[in-house]
Amino acid sequence: MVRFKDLSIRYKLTLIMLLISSVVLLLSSTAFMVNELLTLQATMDSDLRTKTRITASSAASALHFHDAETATYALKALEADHSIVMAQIFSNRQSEPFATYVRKETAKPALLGDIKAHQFYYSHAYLQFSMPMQSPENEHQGDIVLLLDRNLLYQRIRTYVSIAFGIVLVSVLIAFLLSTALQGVITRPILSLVDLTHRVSHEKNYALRATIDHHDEIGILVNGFNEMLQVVEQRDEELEKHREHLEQTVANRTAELKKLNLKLTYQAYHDALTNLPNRALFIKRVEQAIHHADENNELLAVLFIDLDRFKYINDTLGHAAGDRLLQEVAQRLLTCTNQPEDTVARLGGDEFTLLLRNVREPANAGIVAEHIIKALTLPFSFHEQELYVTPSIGISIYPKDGRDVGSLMKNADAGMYMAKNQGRNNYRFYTSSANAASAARLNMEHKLRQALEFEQFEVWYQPRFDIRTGQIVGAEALVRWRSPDFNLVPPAQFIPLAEDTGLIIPIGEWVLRTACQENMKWQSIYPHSLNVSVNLSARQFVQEDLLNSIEKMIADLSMNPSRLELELTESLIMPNAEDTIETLKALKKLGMQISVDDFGTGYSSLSYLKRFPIDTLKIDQSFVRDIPEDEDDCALVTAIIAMAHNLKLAVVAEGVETIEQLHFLRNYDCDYVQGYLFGKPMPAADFHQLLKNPLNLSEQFGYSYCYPLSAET
Ligand SMILES: Nc1nc2c(ncn2[C@@H]2O[C@H](COP(=O)(O)O[C@H]3[C@@H](O)[C@H](n4cnc5c(=O)[nH]c(N)nc54)O[C@@H]3COP(=O)(O)O)[C@@H](O)[C@H]2O)c(=O)[nH]1
Repeated sequence: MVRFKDLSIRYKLTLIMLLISSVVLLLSSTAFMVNELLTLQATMDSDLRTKTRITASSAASALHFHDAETATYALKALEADHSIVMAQIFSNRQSEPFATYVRKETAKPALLGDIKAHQFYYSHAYLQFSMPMQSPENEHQGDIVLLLDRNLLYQRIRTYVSIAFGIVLVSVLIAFLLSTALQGVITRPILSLVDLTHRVSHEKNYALRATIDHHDEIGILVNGFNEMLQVVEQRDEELEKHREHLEQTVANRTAELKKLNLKLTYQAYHDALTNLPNRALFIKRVEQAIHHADENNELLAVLFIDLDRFKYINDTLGHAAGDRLLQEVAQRLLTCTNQPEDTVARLGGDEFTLLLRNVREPANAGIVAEHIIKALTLPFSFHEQELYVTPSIGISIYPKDGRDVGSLMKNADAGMYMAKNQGRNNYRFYTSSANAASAARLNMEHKLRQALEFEQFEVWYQPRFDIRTGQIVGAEALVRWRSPDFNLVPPAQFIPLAEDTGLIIPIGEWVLRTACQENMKWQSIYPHSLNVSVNLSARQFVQEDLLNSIEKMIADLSMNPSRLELELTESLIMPNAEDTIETLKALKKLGMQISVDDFGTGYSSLSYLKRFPIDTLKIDQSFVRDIPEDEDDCALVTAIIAMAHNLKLAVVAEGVETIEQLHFLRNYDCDYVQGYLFGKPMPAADFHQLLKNPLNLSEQFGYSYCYPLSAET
């Protein structure tokens, strides 16, 4: 069953109007009828009273004279009035009615109640009224009663009801027709609004508007609807703009993400410093190459390149120089392969790799290695300085030296260590012994760490003499490793590895402290001042807390700092001269001596030499070795001595092995000598003995002023 609230507005309006009109008409008709009936009843009452009075008056004399016939006749006059059903006159003198009139064809009805003056009685069918009848003398002589038929009233009611019903019907009909015709005025704009709503929601066209031809509530509604559409349209436009903006942003972000992704992928597979493929990409390329080589029966070569002394350059010149050098090396390596399918990669640090595809014979890989060595031979320039770096290259061949990336790289690495062990700046093909060499290096590193832990290092001392007085003036401290496995290991065999691994820092510190402690013992044995000179490696020299640790050590030992001489090689101090000057000044400030070791082997700038706060130049033994035979060496040695003296520097000649060398150096005014001629590096105990029993050099070398030295001299 359809509920009222579910009906359309049209039907609701029609029903409401019908209901209202019906209710109104019914109420008004009912009110009207009630009013009419009450009026009619009052009229009937009044009419009956009038008729009763008139009849009573016309029959009064008949009653007075007791003339029943006349009285009856008087009553009969009521015949003309069809509403009077019965009329009776009662005389005081008798109980029976004095005269009676009953309408024809009507059964005589019974009276409705006792006869009481001016009293109305009502029954469904009749209305009774009675009044007293007076004699001419105004004496009560009897009563008259009239009975009125109320049918007339009912007829009227029926007529009214019929009319009212008819009016209601007609009215409802008219109301229905009118409401049907007029409800369109209300529903049409609403329906068109509904229609518009559907269009808007289907077409999503918020520019549509409802036409307004009403100024009533519907007009307000339409207006409100249009305003709402306008707001929605504006929102929609804003949303559209926002959406477009968002789409643009998303498109931009997506493009950025793609770029970033490409960049990240690139970064994941490339070395940031050199832009060369990194280890991950190199491994991939080798894997692909192996796959291809398998299918096409080809040879591959993997070259493992390590730069000799790179760490040293990095430490002395700083990371900027190191980075620049690596970039330049990368560029030069790229020129060494002319096949586009070959790969040059940087694994990290100073390690580079090369993948050569479709190698016809292993020797071709050797040719590429030679190109690399040649390409790196030319100096690298950094801030107007020329830097030299050499490579050690190991080569492994697929499939001979390994069938997977790991083996090929490991074996090329082993070949590289072989190249390093065999003098650097060369290349070696992998052989089974290369693995042993690589393992040996690892083993050596392990043992070196143990040596530090178990204090297997010793400091040996090589005496230094004043060439004029023949007096011993000090000693150079030289480290030795007394290994339980390798016996006494000379520094040349472990210092390079210690430098590569950074172990040189703790080893160097230990040597420095031990040498200083030893120097303090010498003072109690030997009456003259003795210096101890200690070699400082590049990595020690660039340590941030170098100054602090030396200062602390001197303070701890309460040592006279002027007894300590630090030996720095020419190639250590020159490349980064400005920074070096500052560090040297600070060291000088602490009170120690500074000497330049291996002088003549590096690339000294004389202007810097002048500015360095140094005390001594040590002529490298390579120049001393061939004097006085080699004229060039003689010229160099004499020039160095002259220059040093001009710069107010002392000169030490090292590696003096012959009396001729000694004579030459003495003739050219060299200040100090050191070499096997006077004494090889020796353990501390032996050096103590030497200090206690100095050699008689006057006998040995013909110098009257030399040994033996006495406390007095
Ligand atoms: N950073 C550190 N370096 C050190 C330390 N101890 C040594 N070294 C360096 O190791 C290099 C080799 O030293 P060593 O094997 O001790 O050789 C020294 C001398 O034995 C040798 N020498 C001395 N006189 C002669 C000689 O007449 N003939 C000859 N053939 N060799 C001789 O020369 C080496 C000393 O050289 P130098 O240091 O340049 O004075 C060596 O380079 C040491 O620097 C250390 O504790 N720390």
